[in-house]
Formats: sequence, structure tokens, C-alpha cells
Amino acid sequence: MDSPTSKIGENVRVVVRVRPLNKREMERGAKCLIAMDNDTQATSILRPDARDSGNARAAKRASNDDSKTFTYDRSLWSVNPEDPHYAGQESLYDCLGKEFLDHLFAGYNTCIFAYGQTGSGKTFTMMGSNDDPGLVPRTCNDLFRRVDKLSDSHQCSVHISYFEIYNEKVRDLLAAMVSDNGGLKIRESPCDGPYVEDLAEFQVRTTASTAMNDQSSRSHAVFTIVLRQLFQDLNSKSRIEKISRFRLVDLAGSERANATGATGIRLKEGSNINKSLTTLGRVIASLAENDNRKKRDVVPYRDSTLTYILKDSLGGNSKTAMVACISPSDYDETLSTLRYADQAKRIRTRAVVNEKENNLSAKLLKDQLENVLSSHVSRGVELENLKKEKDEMRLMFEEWARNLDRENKALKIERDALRAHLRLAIESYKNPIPVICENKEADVEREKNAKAVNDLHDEWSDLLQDIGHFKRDIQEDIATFAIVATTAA
Ligand SMILES: Nc1ncnc2c1ncn2[C@@H]1O[C@H](COP(=O)(O)OP(=O)(O)OP(=O)(O)O)[C@@H](O)[C@H]1O
Repeated sequence: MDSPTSKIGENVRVVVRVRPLNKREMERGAKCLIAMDNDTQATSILRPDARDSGNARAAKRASNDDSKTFTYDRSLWSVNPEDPHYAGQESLYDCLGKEFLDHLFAGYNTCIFAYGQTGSGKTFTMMGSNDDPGLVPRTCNDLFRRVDKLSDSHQCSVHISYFEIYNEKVRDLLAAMVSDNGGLKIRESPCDGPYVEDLAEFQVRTTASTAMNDQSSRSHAVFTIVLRQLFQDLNSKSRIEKISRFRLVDLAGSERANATGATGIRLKEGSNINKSLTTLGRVIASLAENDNRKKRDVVPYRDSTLTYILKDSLGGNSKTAMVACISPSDYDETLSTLRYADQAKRIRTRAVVNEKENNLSAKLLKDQLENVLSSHVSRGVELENLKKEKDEMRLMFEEWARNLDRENKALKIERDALRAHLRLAIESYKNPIPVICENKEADVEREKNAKAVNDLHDEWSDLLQDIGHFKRDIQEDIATFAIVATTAA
């Protein structure tokens, strides 16, 4: 999704900062050659001979002829803390860091790089000291403070990486095992541009600046923060994902190779540093010029590791600022830095908000959630029904068991009564009460009795057989019901 910025583009912001005279400079009686105008944000540099002239008229003439003035977005006077316009670390963060962090949260890639000769205050500006932290720790602190204030539905993750470019090779400064096997490779992705392959990235929740290694004035150090945000857009109700990157770069000292007087390895080192810095100069010049031309030059990003990695930050999808650090009493180097910074002002970048709607996956997630929920609900209902059924069956079997017991008892009583009757009948059959009959009538009576006894015997035999069957049936029933009751429980 392009922002209006992408069509118009905007210039690289340039801030110049002058440091205080150091002990050595004060001891040799060096004078501050820099003047800054707080109203116009102009920085002027005066030739040292003109500055040192005791002649008032010569000095006045010199201030017209021998001073060079450049106007920047900001000119920060860090020479004397007593000065009313003194700009310390906090002022720098307030006028640059804060705004760039705003851009990062808005979804823009951002980059601030510190440029200047050795000892001009680049590392102090980027890192600062424990007592007076610079841009990197202030940015990290502010970043986590802002993340903490976001609502729970606005999810954020922060990853950092830190590498240096030394002798045109990339070395990871955060990896636990740093191998010296020729450095990390640089690759280019169609979406994200050049990147360092296999660079350690750490997800962090607190200030990460303490993890940093010592700075080397001979290497270019690149600290990168990647912020990933996921939140709901209140107007469109869609899920938005923003991934933006903040690069904070502390460049090596910009002094020319011939001025270092280096030989051997140091010379190679110097020329390699110079290769990155001179290429940076050519890239900046080319970008600055291209804006005025119809037919654009090919920008020589690929001519050095530094410019290749910073391709996007220098002329592409990024809001970029340069802090040009200057020494107060070094005319040549400071003038060269001021000219460099003046040229950088003309570079235009075209930053876009790096965001995408995440509706598809959000809808997918919602559907999945609904499916899971409904299957849970139907399983719950099913389970409830099964429980009910089981309870009903248990009650039924308990009732059956009670009835069975009752019937069993009744049958036992009946059987016992029948047994008693049978026993008596058999007894009376075996030992009949003798009947004394003197006449024929008595014989007839005896025969009748004998027949009745026989009939009774047959009747009891049948009855006993029936009882046997009945008993077997009952035992089978008991066995059947016992199995069913155990299964149901
Ligand atoms: N604005 C400032 N206020 C106070 N002291 C400063 C300021 N800028 C720089 N210094 C001091 O000047 C010295 C040199 O600064 P610094 O190391 O930051 O320079 P540098 O440009 O990073 O040098 P190099 O290229 O060698 O890394 C340090 O002692 C630092 O504390």
C-alpha cells in the first residue's frame, strides 16, 4: 500500500553537529572555527588564518571572503554546555530520533547514519556513554516504552542485528561464534533488497544496546532494528501487518587514505575503508545529480559492500537522515564533511509504508476457530446425551434387579411350602393310617383311599417335575440379568 510519500519522495534529512574542543586541541590553543545560527540553521566555517588574525579589518574581510556557510535541516551546537543553544544527546534524540521512531511505527523503513572524520563524535552521537546515552540506546528505550503502551490486540515483535563491514567483509557482531572465514555473504531479495545472509537476529524485549561490541574507528558498524506489528484497522476492520526496519549506521572515519600515512595491511585496510567511503561519496553524488537529470546515471551501489547493503536506505524505500559530525578546529576535514553533507541534502528517497492486509489468514483462523468450537459443542451435546442414557439405563437395571430379587424370594417361599406338603404326602403314603374294616363296605372304602393316594402321588410327581423346570428357568434368568446389569454399570 503506497503512501503519498512514495510518489513525491523526500530529501535526506541532514543534521550537522559540532563537538567540543578536546584536551589536546585546547592544549595546543586551537580555536573553534565553527559558527552556527540557531534561527537559520546555517553552519559557517572560518579559515584558521583569518580567525587568528589580530587585525580587526582583516578579520572582518576574512569573515566575508574566507568563511563558508551551508544551511542544513538542523545545525547542532554541542561545543559548550553553558551556551543557551547547546544541543546535547537529548536534543539530538528529540529533533531526529523521536521522529524516525514515529516513522518506524508508521511502517516506514528508516536509516540514520553518522558521517565524519575520526574523532569527530560519530560513536558518541550513535552510542554515547553510560551517563549520556546516544541515539541507539535512546531509540531502543523509547521503542520498548512505546511497545509497552500498546493495547493487547496490537501485537509487536522486535528483532535486532548488528554487523560491521571491515576490509569490505561483513562480520556479525552478535553471533556467539565469530568465524574469520571471509565474512558473511550479501544477497538480494526482490522484495527487501540486499541483505546479509546468515546474520544472527535476536528477538529482544528490553534495551539491547548493552550487547554491542567495542566500536572500531576503522570499520562501518550497522545496527538494525526490525519491528513487526499486527493489529486491527479500526476503520476497515481488517487485520494489518507492518514490517519496518531502522538502520543506525556508524561509519568509519572519513579522512582521506593519503592523510593516514598507512602502509602494508593498514594501507589495504585504509583503501578498503576508502573504497566503501569513496563509493558512498559517488553514490551520494550520483543520487543528488540524478534528481535533476532526465536520463539518470546508473548508481554504483554494487561497487562497495557498504553501499550495496545500504542501497535502499540511500536511494530507495527509506526515510533517511545523515548526522554529519564535525571537529571544531580542523578546517580541511570539516569543510570536506560540510560539502559532503550539503550534497547529501539533495538526495531524494521514496519511502512507502510496508504494510499488508492479513484478512485471508484472519478469516481462515476465524473459520477454523468456529469449526473447532462447533465440533466441541456437538461433542459436548453428544456426551451429555450419552451420560443421560447411561443414567437411565442404570436406574432401569436397578429396578429390574430389585424385581428379580423380589420374585426370587417369593418363588423360594412357594418352593419351600411345596416341599413341606410333598414331604407330608409321601409320609402319609408310605405309612398309611391302618383302617380296620370288618365288612365289604370297609374294603370298598380302602380301595377308594388307595386310589386317591395313587392319584395324589401322580399329581405330586408332576408338581415336583414342574418345580424342577421352574427352578432351572429361574437360575437361567438370574444368570442372564447378572450379565446385563454388569455391562450396564
Ligand atoms: N558532542 C560531544 N560532546 C562531548 N564529547 C564528545 C562529543 N562528541 C565527541 N565527543 C568526545 O570526542 C571523542 C571522540 O568521539 P568519537 O569516538 O565519538 O569519535 P568518532 O567520530 O566516532 O571517531 P572514530 O571514527 O575514531 O570512531 C570521544 O572522547 C567523545 O567522548
